[in-house]
Formats: sequence, structure tokens, C-alpha cells
Amino acid sequence: MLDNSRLRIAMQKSGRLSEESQKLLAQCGIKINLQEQRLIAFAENMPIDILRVRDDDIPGLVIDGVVDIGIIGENVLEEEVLSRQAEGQLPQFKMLRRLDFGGCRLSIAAPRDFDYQSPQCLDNLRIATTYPHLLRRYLNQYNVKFKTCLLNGSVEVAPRAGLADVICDLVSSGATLEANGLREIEVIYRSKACLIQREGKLTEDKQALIDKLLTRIQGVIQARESKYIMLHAPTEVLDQVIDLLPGAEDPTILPLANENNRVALHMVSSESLFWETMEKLKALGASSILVLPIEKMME
Ligand SMILES: Nc1ncnc2c1ncn2[C@@H]1O[C@H](COP(=O)(O)OP(=O)(O)OP(=O)(O)O)[C@@H](O)[C@H]1O
Ligand SMILES: O=P(O)(O)OC[C@H]1O[C@H](OP(=O)(O)OP(=O)(O)O)[C@H](O)[C@@H]1O
Ligand SMILES: [Mg+2]
Repeated sequence: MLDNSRLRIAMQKSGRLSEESQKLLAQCGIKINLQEQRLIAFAENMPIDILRVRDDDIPGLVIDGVVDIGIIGENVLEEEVLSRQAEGQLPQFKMLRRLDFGGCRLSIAAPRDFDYQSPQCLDNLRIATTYPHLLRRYLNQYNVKFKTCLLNGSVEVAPRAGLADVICDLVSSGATLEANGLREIEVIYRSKACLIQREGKLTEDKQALIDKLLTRIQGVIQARESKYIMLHAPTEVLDQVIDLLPGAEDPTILPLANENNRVALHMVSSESLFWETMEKLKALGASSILVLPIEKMME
């Protein structure tokens, strides 16, 4: 029996979002004992239960208030919202933040030899997709009428199998389209994973825990996007060195033990250093240039 005082988080059990979702929660300090087959996992060190489900179920679980928060692709979330609106409901939830994984786009793709000029070329065709509402919203803008072939998987084989003329499916590297003789012709939605919360007031303790998690998530994501840079440089070229470094308004400058004309410079950069920049720094006389990953950050 689930304990209502514990925060319930829904995440994908197995698929494109599961590994990154697990990693994010672990980096936020949540200790979870994930046994492969278990639907529910309990955190050992915080009052948190993790529900591991099919990603399609996550928006509904949050909107219906069965779980408190969920990690889900914006594509699946938006499709669920549109689908519920089409049934006359007013689905409610709070968008807490976008995450830094699960990036993909929902695109219309056609057989390579399809002569495509504009959305009008799709008029009256049959389109295979898992996302009929997102597709309809897009094609309505162009007054294009179409027939759907609803498929929950293997959408990319539909044209070859004679089930549809074109498809509307998720694309990341484009390898799946390529392997199936298809060409991307329209991007209709760009998606990333996001964190959502159910509508309505939570207990003070639960809300405080969510706020704490959000601060930690911010720290984890910011750290992943940042690098710690250290180098030694001649004092006389310090200004030129700083000009080469992205976001180096406030570097730390430290004296070196046995050198009067050189200093150490330390800084956090929001970008990594490119090899070209490192070569320019070296040409200026910089040495011992180190670019280090950052594990956690709190400002
Ligand atoms: N190629 C990709 N690269 C990055 N993110 C992706 C990619 N494909 C899908 N995603 C994102 O990950 C989510 C889950 O994709 P996945 O393919 O694991 O779903 P699924 O097969 O429907 O899984 P489930 O069994 O949970 O229903 C997608 O809704 C999308 O937000
Ligand atoms: O452009 P690509 O990099 O090839 O990625 C796109 C593919 O990735 C997803 O499926 P996934 O591989 O997760 O498998 P699934 O069909 O079992 O969901 C998506 O549904 C596409 O088929
Ligand atoms: Mg799914």
C-alpha cells in the first residue's frame, strides 16, 4: 500500500528517458533501490516513491493527481493534453522545468522519391503516426485534410507495408528514417524531457521537498553545462588570456609559489574550451591548461 505522505514521482520504466531520469534523481541525492521488475521503488533516504511506468501513462497520472510529479517528453505530454481537450476536458498541471535530455523532433517523413513541395502535397493522404493530435494541429494551419493510421510502434515501416503514404514520427539522429528509405520533409514539434507537477496544493512537506529537488536539479544541469578551467599565464598577457575565455568576467587570479611573472587563473565557464582556444592560449604563453568537469553547483 502506498503511503500518501511520501512524494510520488513517475518516470519511464524502460526506454529512451529511463536511464537519464534515473541518473538525474541519483545525482540529486535520492538513493533508490531499483529492482528491474518492480513497478514501485522506494527511496531509502528521502520520503519518495518512484513509479516506473510506460511513458504514455505519465501525463495522465500527473493530470489525474495519482502521482505528484513526473518526468516526461513534451511530445507525449502535449499529445495527451490535446487528446483530453478534444474530449472536452480541461487538463491541468504545472510545468516545473525543461530538462537537458530526451531531445528529439516530431517530423513528417516521406519515401525518398516522394515529390514534396509544401504541406498541400499531403492533402488526402494517409499518415501513420502515434501523435494524431499534434499532427492535426499542425496540418490544420494549412487546411490540409488527411487520414490517420494509428500505430504505437514501428511507424517507420508503414509506407513500405502499404499501411500509409507518409509517416509522422520522432527523429533524433535520422538513422531510423534513413534505414527505412524515408526523408524528413517537415518538423512539426521540437521536444525535450520535462518535469511536471500535479495541479492543486500539496502538503507543506511535499512542496518543500519538490522545491529542494528543483534547486538540486538546477545545480546538476548547470554543472553538466559548465567546466572548471585552470591555467598558468604570464602576468603581462593576462588581459588577452581573459579575452579568449568564454564568460571570464570574474576569474580568480592566484600567485605562483616560485614565479613572479606568472599567475594561476581559475574560472567556471559555461562552455567547454575548444582545442583552437587552447592553442591560442598556449601561443600567448599560457601553460598547464586544465579543463575539468564539475559535479555539482550551488550559487
Ligand atoms: N531517438 C530519440 N532520441 C532522444 N529522445 C527520444 C528519441 N526517441 C524518443 N525520444 C523521447 O523519449 C520518449 C520515450 O521514447 P521511447 O522510444 O522509449 O518510447 P516508447 O517506446 O513509447 O516507450 P514506452 O514503452 O515507455 O511506452 C519519447 O516520447 C521522446 O520524448
Ligand atoms: O532518428 P533516430 O536517432 O533513429 O531516432 C528515432 C527513433 O527513436 C525512437 O524509437 P526507439 O529507438 O526509442 O524505439 P521504439 O520504436 O521501440 O520506441 C523513435 O520512435 C524513432 O523510431
Ligand atoms: Mg510509449
